[in-house]
Amino acid sequence: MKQLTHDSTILLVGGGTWGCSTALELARRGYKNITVLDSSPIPSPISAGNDVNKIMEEGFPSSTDSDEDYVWNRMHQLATNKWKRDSVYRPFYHPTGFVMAASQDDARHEVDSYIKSCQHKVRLLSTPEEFRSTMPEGILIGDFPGWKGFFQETGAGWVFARGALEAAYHEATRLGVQFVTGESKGKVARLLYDSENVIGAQTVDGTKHRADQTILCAGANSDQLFDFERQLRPTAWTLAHIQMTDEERKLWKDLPVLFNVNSGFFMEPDAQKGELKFVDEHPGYCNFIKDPETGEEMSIPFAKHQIPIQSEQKAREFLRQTVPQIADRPFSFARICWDADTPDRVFLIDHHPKYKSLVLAVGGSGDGFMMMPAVGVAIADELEGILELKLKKGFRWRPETAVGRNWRDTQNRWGGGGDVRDFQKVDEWTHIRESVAA
Ligand SMILES: Cc1cc2nc3c(=O)[nH]c(=O)nc-3n(C[C@H](O)[C@H](O)[C@H](O)COP(=O)(O)OP(=O)(O)OC[C@H]3O[C@@H](n4cnc5c(N)ncnc54)[C@H](O)[C@@H]3O)c2cc1C
Repeated sequence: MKQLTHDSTILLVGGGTWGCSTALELARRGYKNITVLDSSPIPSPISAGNDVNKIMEEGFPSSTDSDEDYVWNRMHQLATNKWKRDSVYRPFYHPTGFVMAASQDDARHEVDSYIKSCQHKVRLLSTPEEFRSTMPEGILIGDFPGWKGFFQETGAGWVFARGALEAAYHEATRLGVQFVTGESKGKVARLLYDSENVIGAQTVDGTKHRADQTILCAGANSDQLFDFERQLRPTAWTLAHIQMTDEERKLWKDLPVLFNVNSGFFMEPDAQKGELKFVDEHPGYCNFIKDPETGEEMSIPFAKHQIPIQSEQKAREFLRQTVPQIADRPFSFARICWDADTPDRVFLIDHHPKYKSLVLAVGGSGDGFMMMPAVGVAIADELEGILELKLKKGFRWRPETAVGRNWRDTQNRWGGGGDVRDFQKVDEWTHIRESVAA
């Protein structure tokens, strides 16, 4: 394998959340020959990060951290610094606070353990009045049945996700990164191999993009391009939008994130269109399909700008508990949104043990957006062989943790019916008009 230099050719498969952040970081470090392939113009409609907002929690390591806690806290520290100080990312972080709750006994311990490890002051909330008081009068008028939780006024909030993705893309382009996008020119059909290594990727149009180093960061679709030995489970969640009135948009500003681990979450309406995005909580949908040859079951991602009726009903139930005044309004947009879970929900960022010029950068596991700027640093560090030892251990290639993996494991998630759902069993979807939903 060739020595890595600033003239090395580096190929990124996937220009989503992690791809854009990594391309930017590498260009800033002086690499001159970076190409990013993506099946769509950036931001791709199937990127998990192409979304109006994502939850962001600040953090930093402490001397009492276990190795596992250190990994998470160190990444929070790197990400927090960038969201607050980096000129590309800074405009998109809104530290408006975080209200977290559970409304069923099965998940109360999740909230308790967040409180225990929280590095910021929290105010406990247990009555509907206490929950309502976290936002201006007239917003939270629901009954909050069974809700118990807390309000963290500092050290958390949300990021304007699409804005950050586009900003990283534009800055990377300005620094010389080449993005090749589209269903034919940019979509990778397969990785290219020689006798002992990965030497690039071939796109649908047949072009062979050879590279000294290849980074596979195609999100939930990465599993289609490489055998992860069951370390990745493509899993989808469901999100929808409601159009707010001009008057509501004025009132619903600078709101803390409202998150119930049993029922769902929302953040304030987006500044561009004034739509409120919300997500109903459940352990996720997979699309289980049996391989006709091996009989092996796999979850295969697909794109859809509709959500199952089952999810619509749960989302409306969540709105009825919190903001019933808008709970019956038509949806202006909805989509399924894919991420990939590792067995322990820790990222996988590592050189492959056999293919030394292949770096795998996958497994967002539901928390990969708030870490966007830190992930770019970690991937670039891994490429250069300088990733901190504890992060390297946490993010390692670890197929031994996926042997006999139960694809239906809820992986510490609650809500819905308490089980992983299967798109193959969904028979009714929403009918949001595509012209409106696009
Ligand atoms: C509903 C939902 C809500 C979430 N909320 C939060 C949150 O509040 N906070 C948080 O921190 N995280 C959140 N996440 C997780 C976070 O969004 C993801 O972990 C993160 O965006 C993953 O980034 P990625 O780069 O791995 O994948 P993506 O951003 O999905 O990027 C993958 C890219 O690969 C491209 N691609 C796919 N196949 C190919 C191919 N064959 N050839 C070329 N390109 C290809 C795609 O077009 C895409 O651009 C949420 C996820 C979901 C689904």
